[in-house]
Amino acid sequence: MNVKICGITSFEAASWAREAGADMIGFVFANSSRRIPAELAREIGEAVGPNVKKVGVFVNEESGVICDIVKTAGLDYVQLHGDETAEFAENMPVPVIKAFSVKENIPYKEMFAYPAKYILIDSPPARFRGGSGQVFDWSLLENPDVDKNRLILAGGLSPDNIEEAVQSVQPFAVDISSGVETDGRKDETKVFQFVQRAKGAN
Ligand SMILES: O=C(O)c1ccccc1NCC(=O)[C@H](O)[C@H](O)COP(=O)(O)O
Repeated sequence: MNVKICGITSFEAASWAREAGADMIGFVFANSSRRIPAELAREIGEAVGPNVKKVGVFVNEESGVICDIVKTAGLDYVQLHGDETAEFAENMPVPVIKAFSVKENIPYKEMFAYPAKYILIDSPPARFRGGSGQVFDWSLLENPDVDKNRLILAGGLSPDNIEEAVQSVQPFAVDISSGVETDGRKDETKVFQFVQRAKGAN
């Protein structure tokens, strides 16, 4: 199981993610309490090294701004978490993770036809477009049009529900932010528990 720890804002949180065995870390460049400058993301990314892939999260950002941040921060992927069109995604300088919010009667065929390497399915937005900590009904993903090889499951995951989530959904990767935090900051114990349980579950 691949694991992405999102909303990294500090060197220590990034090193916990790497030591725990996370495959990707996410930096938020959108309206959020977790937003950080591109220069800080670059320094954190360099400290973590090349084995952990760096993802930049954007919401309806201008293409030129994304391209600049990709270069400055040294990103491996962009995660488009807004209403970006397929054409917009096709012009990104690095592979794309496209985030969609879950809802009833989701047009999965259309969603998985989007030109992105991975499709991240998240809870509906709350205060910000992501990172709400709200879990959704995973049975909504029991659909033949869901391509599990490209699916990243997000939304309200935690060390307590990750084994059940992996066993029932069997996605390519899982993504977490709030569920490994205490009082709005990444928590070392929760990061380790989450990654170990995600990777141990089958
Ligand atoms: O995390 C944020 O603050 C955020 C803000 C705006 C857009 C996206 C954001 N996060 C994207 C993520 O990939 C989160 O990990 C994902 O939404 C799940 O969050 P959570 O439910 O807190 O685990």
